Amino acid sequence: MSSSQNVVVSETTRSSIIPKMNDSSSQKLPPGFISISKKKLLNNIDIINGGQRINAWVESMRASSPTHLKSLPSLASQQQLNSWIMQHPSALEMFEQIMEASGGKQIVMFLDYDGTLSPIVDDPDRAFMSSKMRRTVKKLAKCFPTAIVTGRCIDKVYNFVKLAELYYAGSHGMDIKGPAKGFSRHKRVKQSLLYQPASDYVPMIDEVYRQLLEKTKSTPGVKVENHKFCTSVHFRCVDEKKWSELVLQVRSVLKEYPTLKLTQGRKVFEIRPMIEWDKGKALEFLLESLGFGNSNNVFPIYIGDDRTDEDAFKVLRDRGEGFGILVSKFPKDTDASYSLQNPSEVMDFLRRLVEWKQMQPSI
Ligand SMILES: O=P(O)(O)OC[C@H]1O[C@H](O[C@H]2O[C@H](CO)[C@@H](O)[C@H](O)[C@H]2O)[C@H](O)[C@@H](O)[C@@H]1O
Repeated sequence: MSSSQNVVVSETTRSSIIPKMNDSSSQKLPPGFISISKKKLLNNIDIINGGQRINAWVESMRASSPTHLKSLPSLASQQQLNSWIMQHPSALEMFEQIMEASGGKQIVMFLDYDGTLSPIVDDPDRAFMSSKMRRTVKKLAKCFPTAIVTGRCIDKVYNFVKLAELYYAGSHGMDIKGPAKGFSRHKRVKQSLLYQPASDYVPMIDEVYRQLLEKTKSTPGVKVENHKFCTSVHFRCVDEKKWSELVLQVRSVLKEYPTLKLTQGRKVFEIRPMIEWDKGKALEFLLESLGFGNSNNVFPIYIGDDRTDEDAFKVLRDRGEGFGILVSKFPKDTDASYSLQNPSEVMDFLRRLVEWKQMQPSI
């Protein structure tokens, strides 16, 4: 196995496999590639060399799920939790202040799916959202433009959510669709809203998906998902003793695909095209499509639980508009401003938003 083909960016800087840059650094990158200077690389990377740094990978995999934070007493200490909550207060407790901050601007809602609208479960095919949550999101969409922003492909997430009136940004924002015909309440958006910035990658992703299936089939508990524009390798049900083997299997497939990057979610590897597009870009695209590209009369609220949601939190922080809410029971490094503990608290927050909207005088 070639070990010099790829470098792995440490998880704190979003783990990603990127093509090795020559010393001259004049390697021509295909359109859409992220250009990263060698200096920046050297500052951030963990070079996997002949499997030497596999342990670092396994550590990162271990930390990729909140359940494991229980076994890290220093991180999860009550003191740290208290100080984190001071910095990221509960969005429920701060509800009145949040609404006051919205100052009559148009609220636009962005909701991640797994871990936000549905609880995290072992089997990704059984991550159902409750009927109560569905009813709440339906009411929410009557009050505000509402989008689901997810790592899953649109078809899969739609099968869970089943609400035609929503915007959907699937495959980490690489597949964007507006509400189904007849459901759009926002005149400024074309009904046929559709954006797929990584459509050229679909055949490659399918190929990689098949290879990953084949390569990992000897690892019990692994699950590989095809999301059309990206693919996922789940290790939640893989014995920890097999994790290093799994890293090598995934790497051995990806070394042939330098135009793909690898990121980690909650007990999952996400393999995505190396284009400058993520949930944050999808959020910006949707705001623009809704007519708020150059307007400051908008108050976007993004709720998510995963590392991939950080791109969207950061966009909101940088724009100075609206804010992010991180769904987590544990302290995490985040660009979100507020927190909620679990999907049940998310539902309470959404319900309060609906009640608040219904109490506003209609103009
Ligand atoms: O962006 P999201 O909507 O949060 O999707 C991210 C990934 O979610 C799913 O995996 C996660 O949820 C599963 C079901 O609870 C859980 O088993 C898994 O460990 C989590 O990582 C989905 O299956 C992935 O494909 C998404 O990329």
